[in-house]
Amino acid sequence: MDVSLPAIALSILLPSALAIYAILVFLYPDTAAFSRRNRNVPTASGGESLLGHTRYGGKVRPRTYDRKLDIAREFGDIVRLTFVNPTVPWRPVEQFYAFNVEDVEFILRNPDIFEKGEEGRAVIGQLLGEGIFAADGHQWLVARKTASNIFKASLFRTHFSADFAHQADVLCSVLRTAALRGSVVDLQDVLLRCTIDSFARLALGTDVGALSKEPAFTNGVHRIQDAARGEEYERMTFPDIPFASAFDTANAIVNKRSSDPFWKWTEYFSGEDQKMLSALRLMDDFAQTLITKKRSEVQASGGKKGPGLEGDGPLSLLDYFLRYENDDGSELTDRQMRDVVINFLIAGRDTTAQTLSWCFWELCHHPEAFARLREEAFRVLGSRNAQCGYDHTKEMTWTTAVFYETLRLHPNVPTANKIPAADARLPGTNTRIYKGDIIQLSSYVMGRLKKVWGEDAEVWRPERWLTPANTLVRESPYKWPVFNAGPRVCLGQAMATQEACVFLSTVARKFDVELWGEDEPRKWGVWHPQEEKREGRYSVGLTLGMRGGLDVKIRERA
Ligand code: HEM
Repeated sequence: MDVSLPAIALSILLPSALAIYAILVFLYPDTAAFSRRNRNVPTASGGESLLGHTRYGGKVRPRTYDRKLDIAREFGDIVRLTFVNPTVPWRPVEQFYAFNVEDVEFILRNPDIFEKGEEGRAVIGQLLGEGIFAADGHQWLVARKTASNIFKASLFRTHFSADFAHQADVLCSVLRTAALRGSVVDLQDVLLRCTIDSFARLALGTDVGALSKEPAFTNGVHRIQDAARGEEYERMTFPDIPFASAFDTANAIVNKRSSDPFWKWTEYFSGEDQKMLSALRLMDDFAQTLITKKRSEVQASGGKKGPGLEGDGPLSLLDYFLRYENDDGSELTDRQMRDVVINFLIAGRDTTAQTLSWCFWELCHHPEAFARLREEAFRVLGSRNAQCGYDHTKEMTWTTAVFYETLRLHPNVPTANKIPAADARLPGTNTRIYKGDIIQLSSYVMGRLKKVWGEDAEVWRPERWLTPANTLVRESPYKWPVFNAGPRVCLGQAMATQEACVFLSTVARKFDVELWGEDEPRKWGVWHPQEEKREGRYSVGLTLGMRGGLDVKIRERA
């Protein structure tokens, strides 16, 4: 009988391939092929055979943090997810969600073992470069030491206080216009503009002009014919800030990468790689303009770094970094300075503004807490127009409790990945971790676990932060890692708390705030006609913003 070679090959190869496939499916029913098989850690539900959780991130994205919470409730302190590795398919990526306080403490106390890692930098490096957020080891230490200079206590009292008070005044002027016109205003947008203006002045010595008291600026009011709502209303709008829009675009793209191991290809085929490049170009140009200006100031003063500033007032972050030299004695390059600018603008802008937005959202849902905050502001500050200084904010324990409680339920950095640089054992769950695994911590999940916070864990209750003597409760930062903890604890924690107290106490004394349009589907990851069944009021990004913003109506108080 004459049997051709391809037919023989087919008759042998096809069954063999099918047999191998069947064995692999049997061995890896819910994990990526070739995952380690005896890790003594439960595997999260939602995994597919041979693919593991590779397609899972995209599916649960609109309620991603709540899905992590479901997983924590179902599987406990530690759970594993596996992903196909696009570059080395026979070595899948294994990720562990770690929710045990003791494990979290061990991880955060040892940033030299639990690094940001090369994999992390591959995802965020295009945006953050070699700046403090992405750096490890010596590079991180240097960035941290230099940056620490602007967070000295003496600056909080004087320089920061004056700037926040000025910015709160600009904020009130804009809110007053909105109140007079009866316009809807996106408070999150306004707060983002406040924090970028303030932080750019304090840290970079420049004015971005994102918000202004000028009448022409606040005249941006548009009548909106809203077919869906069947009504017409006025919305207050503001000029675009190209840097901020570019950052938002880059942030959104970078964040999608964390749930897509094939992001390079996805971006290539969707054209998002080009969108990313043009956003980066715009941000780089913004940073370069600042750097060139600062360098020419230095030159004009005969090479003295921080011209006219030393002795006359505090130095900006850029001045400090211009003074810094690399190990070989060379000055920081423009590229290094660019990374400083971008990293700190990101840290200073989104975090505080978004948390303040969540504070107002919670306060609107809890009028009695809002009234107590207003009462505290009048008691500490005396009058409606008195400026709120640093020492005042230290007396505002209820306002601080509101800020902390809001961060507990809406932590601005909801998850963080760490990559072990060496094998280790997590002490709380006795879990063996291998070099190259990914450990994900989640303040969002920990903040809502009954095991960590008690039966009322999901209830927003600022009282939990106050002692009977009305002082602030000092919680372990490992139970509440919203500002990170250990050697890499947030450098801006005190600054953000001070800024929040100034803005909250100033707005509360002058205005009533009412939520508007909360029932719009675009504001929810999962929308449902019944309010209690809606989920994902947040946007999914590097930081926890409010999806669709925070629309409010303002009424000025007498
Ligand atoms: C509500 C406000 C804020 C929250 C919730 C917050 C939270 C955090 C978190 C969780 C980290 C660790 C991030 C990571 O390693 O992945 C961090 C780091 C950092 N934050 Fe904040 N932050 C806030 C405001 C600020 C502000 C206003 C600044 C001012 C510049 C700032 C500066 C920094 C810096 C420089 C780091 C890096 C520290 C290091 O790696 O050594 N943060 N912050």
